[in-house]
Amino acid sequence: MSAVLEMRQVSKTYGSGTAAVQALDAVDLAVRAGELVAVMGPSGSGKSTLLTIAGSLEEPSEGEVWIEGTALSELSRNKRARLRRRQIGYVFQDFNLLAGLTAVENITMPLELDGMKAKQARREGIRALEEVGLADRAGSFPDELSGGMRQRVAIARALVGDRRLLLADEPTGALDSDSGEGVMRLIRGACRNGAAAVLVTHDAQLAAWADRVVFVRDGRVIDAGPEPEGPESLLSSGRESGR
Ligand SMILES: Nc1ncnc2c1ncn2[C@@H]1O[C@H](COP(=O)(O)OP(=O)(O)OP(=O)(O)O)[C@@H](O)[C@H]1O
Repeated sequence: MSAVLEMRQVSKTYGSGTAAVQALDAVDLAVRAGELVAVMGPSGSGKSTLLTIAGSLEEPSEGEVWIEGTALSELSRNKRARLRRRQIGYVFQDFNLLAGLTAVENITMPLELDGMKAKQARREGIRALEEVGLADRAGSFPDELSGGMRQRVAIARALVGDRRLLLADEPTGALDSDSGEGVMRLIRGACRNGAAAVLVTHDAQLAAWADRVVFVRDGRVIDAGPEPEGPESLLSSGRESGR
């Protein structure tokens, strides 16, 4: 299976009986290495649900999700948590940086949780900050950084350790358009380095950065855009050495 993310016949129902809400209805989606897919649709159509299920933050009611060929339903809770930490990077609108930790500590915490030695984690953290142009702010706390900088730290955290799948939910929501463009450039750069990315957005200008736009309505994918060409064309732009 060449897709980094594959969702097949994924449905999600919240609640039960008369209160049941079907947030997703038999969604199929595959995203390959190097590909950036934008997900658009009206409010309440299921975009965020799709993203949280893709990221194994929630379980589908039906259907299956594979990350790099591994079926999530076959993993224990612990193995799923490890896969989340190692393979998936999340960038959400509200940054989710921990206020009591510096920029670099925010980035290294998941690595250390995963057993990496503090020194190596710091090296990786600084490298991730270099990639987003913030190495000189490694020791700053979130409230000492601008909104755009905080979002760049969140992206560095999402990319550290060579994550394979990047999931972004309105990642530029609170930013001015220059900072927003910068964030998109970073996400695009991650794809050039071989990551697969899914971006939920209401903004057609941001969606224009994507290789493919998937439209969701009432929990269904109504237009998945043209399938990309063979994997060779995607991989030819693939992972640069040394990353
Ligand atoms: N935890 C939950 N419990 C109950 N219903 C939920 C839950 N999460 C989402 N829903 C419902 O599922 C549907 C899809 O929600 P979702 O947040 O995925 O839509 P969305 O397209 O991301 O919306 P928006 O663009 O407004 O963020 C909505 O009807 C929502 O009210």
